[in-house]
Amino acid sequence: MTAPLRIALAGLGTVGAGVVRLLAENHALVTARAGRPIEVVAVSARNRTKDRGVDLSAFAWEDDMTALATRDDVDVVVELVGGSDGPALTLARTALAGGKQLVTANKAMIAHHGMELAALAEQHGAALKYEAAVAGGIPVIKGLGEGAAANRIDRVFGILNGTCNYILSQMESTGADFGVVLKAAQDLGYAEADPAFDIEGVDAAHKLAILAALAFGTAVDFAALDISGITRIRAADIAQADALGHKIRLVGQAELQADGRLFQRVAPVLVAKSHPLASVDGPTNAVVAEGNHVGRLLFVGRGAGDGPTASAVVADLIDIARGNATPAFGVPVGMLSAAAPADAGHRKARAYMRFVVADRPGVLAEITAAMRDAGVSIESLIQQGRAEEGGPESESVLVAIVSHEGPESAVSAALQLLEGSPSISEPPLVMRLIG
Ligand SMILES: NC(=O)c1ccc[n+]([C@@H]2O[C@H](COP(=O)([O-])OP(=O)(O)OC[C@H]3O[C@@H](n4cnc5c(N)ncnc54)[C@H](O)[C@@H]3O)[C@@H](O)[C@H]2O)c1
Ligand SMILES: N[C@@H](CCO)C(=O)O
Ligand code: NA
Repeated sequence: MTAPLRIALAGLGTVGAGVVRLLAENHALVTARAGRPIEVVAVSARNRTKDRGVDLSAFAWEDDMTALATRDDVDVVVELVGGSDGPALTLARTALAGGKQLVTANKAMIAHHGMELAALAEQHGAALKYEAAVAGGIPVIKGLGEGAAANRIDRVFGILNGTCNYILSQMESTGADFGVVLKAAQDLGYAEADPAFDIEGVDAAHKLAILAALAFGTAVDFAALDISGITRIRAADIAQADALGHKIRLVGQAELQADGRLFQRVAPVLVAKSHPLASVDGPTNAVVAEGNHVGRLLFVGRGAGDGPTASAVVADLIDIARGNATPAFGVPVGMLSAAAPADAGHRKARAYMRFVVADRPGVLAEITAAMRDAGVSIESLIQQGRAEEGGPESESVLVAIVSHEGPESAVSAALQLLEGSPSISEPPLVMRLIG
């Protein structure tokens, strides 16, 4: 048996403890598949004495996690701390600069600093692996970076945040309140340390930016992403979507357009119930990629939680133990091309627009006039009755409009015409339909 692969774990939370558990439970098969044992040598986290339900007694403890990266008895640093900057980034830079391999579940760090870290890895002959960072347990980084490597991929989209998908599908099936379901997602270990990253769409955007780079061979461009989350979705929107034969899902979409520009957006959309993404419930994620020879690929599985995420982390470790050397983004960093961001205005879609309006005559006429003037053709219009009877908005009603397919710029123009209208009490919620 060859020498063990010696690893250090930074972070012993949901994912870190999950990795310790998996390595203990599946020791024999992981050793067989890796060709050598994978041994935890040292660990670090905030609190040394906390009971995490796993036995850490055989591992050295470092109070300063960066010290893990300079230990002579460590081959691979596994970063499971989180945060785009701060100690996680310092650890990653120190490890790679010292020629140690790095495995991370940290999508925020890869979305913001992935190119720098990949360059550092190349320079020092180290591996940078991040399967757990995108869609948790789904082997989508391996699937696109290796399995589909022979294809030109122009489009990738999917459900990339387990917390949001759990919230939306629970609200849909149980009618539960947003806040209650978010708390449950946190208790189940799905949410980020700051759940605003989940519900505001940022976490899905981190993952989409990484997927786009890997799929298209373009430089990671998180700053260019158009991001909206799910915080404004009400039970009434879910009911309306249902009546229209759709479900609401937070979907990330990236496309390398024919003009060479890169479209990247994370937003809640109405998905037709017949669409494969509509049946993706709970913390499940799904990624669709279209290759020019393989056709449409669909990856589905658990996107969050200790077991699925640990599964992806350990898969990366097995890869390293086997000596697989794949560039972090499929090609050397210097070959990743810069793509200008797309202007979404010309993109065509049906749109769901929901207004909260004052309950008085003439309001509907004002909205429909703006649609007419901006060239938005209305397919259906539903006045949904009083918003929260007796609540602070009891004088308002919800109005939902679905447009025929048309350019996004026309919808934006209609909403601009309505801006500042005293009849409309909050900014309209717009969601595109995908079918
Ligand atoms: N939970 C999931 O389902 C999941 C899935 C995929 C990826 N991730 C990613 O994995 C990483 C870890 O997530 P988690 O859910 O295990 O988080 P967690 O909050 O449960 O655990 C974080 C761990 O890091 C330690 N830590 C945090 N800041 C520290 C600091 N400044 N110094 C020392 N230790 C520090 C904490 O003590 C804790 O042990 C994050 O990057 C997250 O985005 C999580
Ligand atoms: N908070 C993330 C964890 C997995 O990356 C999610 O809910 O998808
Ligand atoms: Na993954």
